[in-house]
Formats: sequence, C-alpha cells, structure tokens
Amino acid sequence: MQAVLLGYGTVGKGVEKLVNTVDGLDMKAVFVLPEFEDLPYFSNDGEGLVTDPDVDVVFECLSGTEPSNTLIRKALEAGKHVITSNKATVAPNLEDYVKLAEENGGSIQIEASVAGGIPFLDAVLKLQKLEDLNGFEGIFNGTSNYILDQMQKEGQDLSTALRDAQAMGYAEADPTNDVEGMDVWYKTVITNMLAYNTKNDGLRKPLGISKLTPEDIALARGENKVIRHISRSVQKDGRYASVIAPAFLNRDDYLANVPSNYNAQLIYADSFDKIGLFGQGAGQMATAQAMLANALDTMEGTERPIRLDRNLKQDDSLIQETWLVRSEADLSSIPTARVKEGSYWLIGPAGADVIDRIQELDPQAMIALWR
Ligand SMILES: NC(=O)C1=CN([C@@H]2O[C@H](COP(=O)(O)OP(=O)(O)OC[C@H]3O[C@@H](n4cnc5c(N)ncnc54)[C@H](OP(=O)(O)O)[C@@H]3O)[C@@H](O)[C@H]2O)C=CC1
Ligand SMILES: N[C@@H](CC=O)C(=O)O
Repeated sequence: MQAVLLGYGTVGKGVEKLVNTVDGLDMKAVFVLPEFEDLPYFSNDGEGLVTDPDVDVVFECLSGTEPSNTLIRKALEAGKHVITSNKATVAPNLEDYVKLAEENGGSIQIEASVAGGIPFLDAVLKLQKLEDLNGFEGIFNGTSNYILDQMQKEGQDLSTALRDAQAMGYAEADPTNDVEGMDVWYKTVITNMLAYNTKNDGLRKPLGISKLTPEDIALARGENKVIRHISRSVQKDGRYASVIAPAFLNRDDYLANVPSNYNAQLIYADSFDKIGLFGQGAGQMATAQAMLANALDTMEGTERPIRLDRNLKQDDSLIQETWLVRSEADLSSIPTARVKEGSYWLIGPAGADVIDRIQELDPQAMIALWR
C-alpha cells in the first residue's frame, strides 16, 4: 500500500520511521508547509497528495484544525483510509468523517487521538460491542501529568515543568490546550461518542491545572493525597455526563500512582466491573506506534467500525462528587458547602453543574474533585 503523511513534526517524523519498517507499506510523500529541497517526496500540495489515485492510506498528524479538516474530508471523499492523531479536528467532525468513509468506501481510524500509545479506543470499541458501558475515567494528558508529578515530587513550578514537557515532545503546539484542559476535552468528546455510540451532544468546559498553587500542593501532602488531572464520564439509562478537573486522590487510588507523562484509564461495565489500561499517553514513538497499529488493521482488513447512531443527552446530575474549592468568596449560599480550613471549602456530594454556581460567585476559584 502507498501512504502519504500530513504533518512533519514530532509525531509525523515518528510515523515516517515506523512506516519504513513495515513490509508492504511505502511512504510516497510528505505534506509540509515550507518548500523542502527534496521534491517530490516533500510537497506543498496537500490536496493533490490526498486525492492521488495511487495513494491508499493518509496519515494525518498536523497541528490545528486547518488545513487538517479540509484534507481529511478530501481524502475520505476520495475513498482513502485516513489515520489521524489530531483530536482537535476529530472531536467536532467525527460524525461527518464516519459518514464520508461509509459513503466512499474508505475508513477513519483515530486510535492515536486519545491516550497516545495506549490502545484505549481499541479497548472501548471492542468492549462496547456486547453491552452498554457504564463509563470511564482516567488521566488523558501526558503533559499535565508530567507537570503535576514534577510539582509534587520535585517542587518544580508549573512553567519550568511545562518547558521540560515541551522539550520531550509531549505538549501541544499551543500548550494552553494541555494546562487548561482543552486537550482532554477533545479526547473526552471522542471517547464519549465511541463508548456510547452517540452523536456529540457537546460537553461542559474543562477545569485545567493552571489554578493550582504550592498552597494546594501543601494541602494535598498534609492530607496524604496526590493531585492528578482526570476526566470522568458516566452513562446511565441513555444519558451521560462528563467532568474534567484536577482531583485530590488518596494515595492508594489507581490514578494517584501514574507517574511522569504516563496516562491510565479505567473502563466500567456490568459484566467485567472495571478494566484498567496504563502507558505512554504522549511522545513521538508511542503515538506513531498507535497510528501504525491502525495502518496494520487497514492492511489486514480488520479496522474496528465506529457507530454513532444514538442520540444520548447530557445530564450533569449523574456526576455526584465532593468538590474542593479554594476561594476568597462566600460560598455558603451553595447547598452542602462548608468551610474546610482557611479559604478552602468542601461542597457536596453535588452534581457537575455546581461548577457553574461556584464560578458565578468566584470566577477565579480553584475547583477540584476531592476523593
Ligand atoms: N506529541 C504528542 O505526543 C501527540 C500529539 N498528538 C496530536 O498529533 C498532532 C501532531 O502533534 P505533534 O507532532 O506533536 O505536533 P508538531 O507541532 O510537532 O507538528 C505539527 C506539524 O504540523 C505542521 N503543520 C501545521 N500547520 C500546517 C500547514 N498549514 N501546512 C503544513 N504543515 C502544517 C507543522 O509544520 P511547521 O512546523 O512547519 O509549522 C508541524 O510539522 C497534533 O494534532 C497533536 O494534537 C496526538 C497524540 C500525542
Ligand atoms: N499534548 C498531549 C499529547 C497527546 O495527546 C499530551 O500531553 O497528552
């Protein structure tokens, strides 16, 4: 099979290396922004590459949503097998991509877009075939996990740890997406769709890690807890809810023990209770490996189909948690709010919509799950 590569950054270069190790798969050309010397292997004609009749597989690992969205659509319209790591493009467009793939005889595979090198979506797609999943939760951003680990173990500040994560190829081109939680928001939108076979009903905005201070880290340490950034999703009776937030976890919690840039997930269903995954959620070769695993499925004709034929609606009340809030505002008008110590409040059990009420009273509040 002949392949083309869109995006020649951290992930793209890893994909190129691995394609060269697979018999029967050849990299024909690479789409790049500036003109490179080595034409026609490097090309600026993205549309020409993805509609080339000799090309079967399109690896898409561009940053940003354009031209990636346009090129993925053109490739699918031309009946290609598209493999992408670009969650910012996949999250809002997946329904269209699945439809275009069905209409034109190609396919869309997105393993690397969520949890990097971990076959998490593969597990989700496999497990939801037999029964409705009750939910999932996990650590989905390697950069945030690396930063939190460094802040708690080494006393580093956020910006120094972020610079290291960037140097190691974990961070997004715009790292705000990592620290403010948008990267996990895209991944959660995608996972909800695959886990529950549902069209996208939107998702409440994430809480990132940027509001955490040394004071919060000292509080966690004093309470024998570890701070991690998690996404939790629950499905019940055709409704679902998600929350993305920092979490103060007991030290024996599965997710509290995930170090460095690693990710980990738990998937829940009645028959197996829970299944856990752990691995590299970011980084060049881990992510490239996930894209090549998709390519091998294409070559063997064993791609997992994506079905999005249900219309589940969100219901914030499904997420009942205790929330830790650091705020100088008076939060006593919120039912179940009580002062923990100093400017810290505990609220709950309360649904995820309590976040809106807290933010109305204090837009600067640090809000986290307290377990
Ligand atoms: N890094 C990781 O660990 C993971 C990344 N991802 C996703 O994979 C994708 C790639 O990530 P990563 O490799 O880290 O990002 P990089 O920023 O390293 O690479 C992105 C590449 O896209 C190119 N690009 C952007 N816009 C254009 C354009 N208009 N025309 C041509 N090329 C363009 C950039 O070119 P130039 O440099 O010339 O601007 C760069 O080579 C992203 O969508 C990311 O979210 C997913 C999982 C893990
Ligand atoms: N920036 C992301 C890369 C993988 O999706 C992360 O840090 O997890």
